[in-house]
Amino acid sequence: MVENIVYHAYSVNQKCRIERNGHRPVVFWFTGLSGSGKSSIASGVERRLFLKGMQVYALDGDNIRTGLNKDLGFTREDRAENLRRIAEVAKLMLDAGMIVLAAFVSPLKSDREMVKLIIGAEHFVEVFVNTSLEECERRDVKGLYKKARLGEIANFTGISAPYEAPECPDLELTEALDIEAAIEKAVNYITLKL
Ligand SMILES: Nc1ncnc2c1ncn2[C@@H]1O[C@H](COP(=O)(O)OS(=O)(=O)O)[C@@H](OP(=O)(O)O)[C@H]1O
Ligand SMILES: Nc1ncnc2c1ncn2[C@@H]1O[C@H](COP(=O)(O)OP(=O)(O)O)[C@@H](O)[C@H]1O
Repeated sequence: MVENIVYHAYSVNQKCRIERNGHRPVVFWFTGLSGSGKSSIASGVERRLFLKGMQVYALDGDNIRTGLNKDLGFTREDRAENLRRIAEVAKLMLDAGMIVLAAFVSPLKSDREMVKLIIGAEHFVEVFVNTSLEECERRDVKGLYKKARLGEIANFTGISAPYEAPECPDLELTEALDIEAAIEKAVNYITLKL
């Protein structure tokens, strides 16, 4: 319900924040299968940008699905609501002048389009962490693929729920790159964007 809500224009605006931070705000949205490397890469990028003095913050399942979205699971509807709320959080952080690194499976094209619409296309960069299902399953960092194959986890992305790969991502990081090379490629791209 957004009736009777009147927007208040605060005097510390985006221009002031850009001047103080020395960079534009932007959201880098990492999508890919579980175990593809989203968190590892986003974490390395965050450290590199932080050390350069930038205002940067990584959002991922650890700080979202255990807090704000702990009421949500992995049905199609719950994932859409998970990603909608995250996009709204990212938008607030963007408004606060930050570089946001969002690392979520975000498996459906329609949900990623919704996220882009909420955040605003001009502030949104889609990063596809393109690691094959075979490689993610081989890594099986959390043992979830094994459980999913045994039927112990429902709606598991890549096994019993779909992953729709981006057709035209702004940046693609393939498994041919090792972690350091992927971080380097992302940092170079981001630095050029700002
Ligand atoms: N059913 C199912 N499908 C996919 N992933 C599952 C599932 N159940 C739990 N997990 C763990 O939750 C992490 C994915 O959460 P996300 O919020 O990124 O998912 S989504 O964007 O809403 O689809 C994901 O974390 P990452 O491995 O970091 O991607 C998994 O560890
Ligand atoms: N080239 C690579 N890029 C990213 N992660 C890699 C790569 N090679 C191996 N890994 C390993 O794969 C795992 C990826 O896990 P994680 O970053 O949690 O992925 P996600 O957040 O997509 O679930 C980590 O254990 C990481 O060390």
